[in-house]
Amino acid sequence: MTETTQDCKAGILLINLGTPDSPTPRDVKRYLREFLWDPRVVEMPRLLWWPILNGVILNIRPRRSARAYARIWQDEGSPLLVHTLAQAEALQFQLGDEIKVVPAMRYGNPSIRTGMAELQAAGCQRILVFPLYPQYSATTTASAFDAVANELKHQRVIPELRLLNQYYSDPGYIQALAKSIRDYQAEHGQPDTLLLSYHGLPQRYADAGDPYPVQCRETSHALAAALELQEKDWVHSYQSRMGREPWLAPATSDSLRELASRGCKHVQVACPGFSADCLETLEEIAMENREVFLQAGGETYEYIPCLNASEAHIQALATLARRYLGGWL
Ligand SMILES: C=CC1=C(C)c2cc3[nH]c(cc4nc(cc5[nH]c(cc1n2)c(C)c5CCC(=O)O)C(CCC(=O)O)=C4C)c(C)c3C=C
Ligand SMILES: [Fe+2]
Ligand SMILES: [Fe+2]
Repeated sequence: MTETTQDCKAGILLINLGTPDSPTPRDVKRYLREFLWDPRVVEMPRLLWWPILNGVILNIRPRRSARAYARIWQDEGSPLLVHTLAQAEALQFQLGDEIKVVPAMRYGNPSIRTGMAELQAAGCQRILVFPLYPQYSATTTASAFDAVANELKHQRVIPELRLLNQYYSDPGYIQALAKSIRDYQAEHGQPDTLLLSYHGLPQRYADAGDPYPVQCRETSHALAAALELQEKDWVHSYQSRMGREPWLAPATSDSLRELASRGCKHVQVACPGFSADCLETLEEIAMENREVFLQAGGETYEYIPCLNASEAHIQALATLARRYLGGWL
């Protein structure tokens, strides 16, 4: 057992995906190696995947991805890390000293190992594992839990654990999303179409039972209802495709081309599945897909930022956390 320095009633390990330490090909390669070797992320026999990953992907992708990271990197570091640290700090403030909130990344730093060690060193015998993924997927939520379990497997006495599996239908989360879109539109005006873009995954995973796309669709419908939108006012799509096999459809870039070809001139894009801005939103959506839409004949393309550490988001996360900590405090 780790020696305790102070007692907390419960700890929260606030997890997001992870990001490289710097936007250099070397650090991006190290990050991608850890990420893409996770069998939850790439479901392929290891003997087949090892030569593809090490012989092809890790020789090409790090340089390309490093260029993309360099476009969005902030003075304080990777946006995903900057936002996750701000979220943890704001949540800690909301929840008070009885509960210790520690941020961690599934891949890279700060690691789940150091996060768990910090919570246990503070005397937390009860830990809520809180992945910041509103929609459950085995590729993200289950993988985060694997990493926590992996840290405990050599301990004789393990803490009590709870996992917050998903919160896509939580009213606080839906209202926070609706507010961020309403606030954005109050400043920038109404678009012809609101596009709701989610990170994709291989269709094969959904066919095998991953509930992710069902939860994404339900999120979009709940958000459209909260915004009092009609069917014609919004579309739903999936981004970030990688590899050759079919991924969830429609692809965001296809939807943007299709919208432009149908005469939509002004689109606003939001990414409700991302709790924080990151490479996939700031580069792929706010930059790359802008070009797709404008080249296809669109005129105005606007990206609505993620919830990040906004007040409504932190309130929603704090309410969720208190509910999941029920009986422990
Ligand atoms: C097989 C590959 C991938 C699957 C499946 C996948 C699922 C998945 N990912 C997120 C959230 C994020 N992904 C991010 C980056 C990213 N994703 C993949 C691949 C898969 N993701 C790669 C290779 C990368 C790295 C960047 C690149 O080289 O293109 C990020 C951003 C990280 C950052 O540093 O900013 C997030 C967040 C979800 C929610 C998800 C399934 C539901
Ligand atoms: Fe991803
Ligand atoms: Fe991407």
